[in-house]
Amino acid sequence: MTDDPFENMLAQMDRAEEYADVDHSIFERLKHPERTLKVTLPVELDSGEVEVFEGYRCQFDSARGPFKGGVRFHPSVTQREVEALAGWMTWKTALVDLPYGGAKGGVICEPKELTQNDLESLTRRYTEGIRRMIGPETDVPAPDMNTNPQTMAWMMDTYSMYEGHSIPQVVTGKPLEIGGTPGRVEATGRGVSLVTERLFEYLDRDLSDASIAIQGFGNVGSNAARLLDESGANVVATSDVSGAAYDPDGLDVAALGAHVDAGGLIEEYVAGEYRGNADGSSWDDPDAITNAELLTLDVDVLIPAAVEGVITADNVDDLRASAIVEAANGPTTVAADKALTERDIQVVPDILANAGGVIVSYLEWVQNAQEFSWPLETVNAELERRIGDAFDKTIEQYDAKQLPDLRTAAYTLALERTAKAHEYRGLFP
Ligand SMILES: NC(=O)C1=CN([C@@H]2O[C@H](COP(=O)(O)OP(=O)(O)OC[C@H]3O[C@@H](n4cnc5c(N)ncnc54)[C@H](OP(=O)(O)O)[C@@H]3O)[C@@H](O)[C@H]2O)C=CC1
Ligand SMILES: O=C(O)CCC(=O)C(=O)O
Repeated sequence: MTDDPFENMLAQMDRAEEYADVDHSIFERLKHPERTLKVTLPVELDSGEVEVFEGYRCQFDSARGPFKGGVRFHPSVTQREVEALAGWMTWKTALVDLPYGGAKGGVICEPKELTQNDLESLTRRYTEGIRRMIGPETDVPAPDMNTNPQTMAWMMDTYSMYEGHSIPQVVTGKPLEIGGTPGRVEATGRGVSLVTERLFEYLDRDLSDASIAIQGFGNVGSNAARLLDESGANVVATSDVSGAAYDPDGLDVAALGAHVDAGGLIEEYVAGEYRGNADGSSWDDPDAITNAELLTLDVDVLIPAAVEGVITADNVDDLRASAIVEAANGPTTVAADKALTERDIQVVPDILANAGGVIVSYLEWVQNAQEFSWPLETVNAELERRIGDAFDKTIEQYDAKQLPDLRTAAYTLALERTAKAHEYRGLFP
């Protein structure tokens, strides 16, 4: 089996094809991105050196509406990865029934080695590079790994400078002060938490007291951890690149959040080098484990919330979680997926589990178009309604068609909706 995320995305589509009511020629069309732009980004760094970065924006499919999807800054970004992520965005927006297509952007860089000025220069260069592709009605970027509201503010400002007036709607995930919506920062984690609650209801299991391991404690992982902790579940492990913290009695999620917000690493936290309060003491005393060990913990729910391709043929037999909720995009390879299906381990697929982010991005975009702002309660209620509806429709499809797993159910819905849009619009204009 392959490590290539794009091949993995295609294999996920292939698994769903036999159950999807989609004409084969349209299905074949859906395997190809509309376009990918590669940009060269020379940036003068604070150090005085000029470094030449490489970036991409892939627009995968626009049959259902403007392209939509985040921008990732990471050393392991590749064109194939960006294209896979753009494909997943297409299936995600279709599954949760947003009037969008799918896109994704990425820049190959190590943000930890860049200053704030470097990041601003790189973001502005990247935005300039892709600015003919993006726009409020054509392609609307948003945050993903290592990008955040500040990144979106620089993108919006750069785009607006070229257009000659402010265009907040060109990106979502902006700071509140320039047209962001309340609730977007935590939206993906909130969606993960809501979907986990729904899964437990469906399985007739009690989430309070369930043990949860979360790989990744960034935007998505930390917010999912906080909200699941608040709903009574027991978050027993989490990680960053430096390693994982494990406490079978439950981690102090708030303390861990304060430590990471203050710039601390998980390996420092487990070593007692606590940054979250003035006296430097740690609030709990977890064990240090590796990221690989976290994935195989005996827990009720495993939530991968970092990178793709972490649950593979090599470790799937060692997994002991009874359910998996995919907060990350593409964390499970198809080979592992088949093994999980055979073992009856329920997997809530990424295109459903992490759709809270793009749902609230859509709500931000709509507010910008209306030049009106909604309170947090309205945004959260609409998020819950939309992701809950997508969850219910996925379960209905899974039960009604006796499908092998939830991913196949989600893909058949998404592929059928996208194919229908192609049919109505005409495949061969
Ligand atoms: N942000 C969003 O709204 C959305 C994000 N997603 C997906 O969720 C996932 C996480 O995104 P997000 O939280 O925004 O990203 P962040 O950059 O905020 O956080 C990523 C987290 O994963 C950790 N991490 C990175 N690489 C590895 C690795 N190889 N092994 C273990 N941990 C690792 C990071 O550690 P460290 O800090 O040490 O680097 C960090 O804790 C991605 O797959 C993303 O595509 C999906 C939908 C929307
Ligand atoms: O909020 C968005 O528009 C997209 C977020 C994203 O990149 C994702 O869902 O993977």
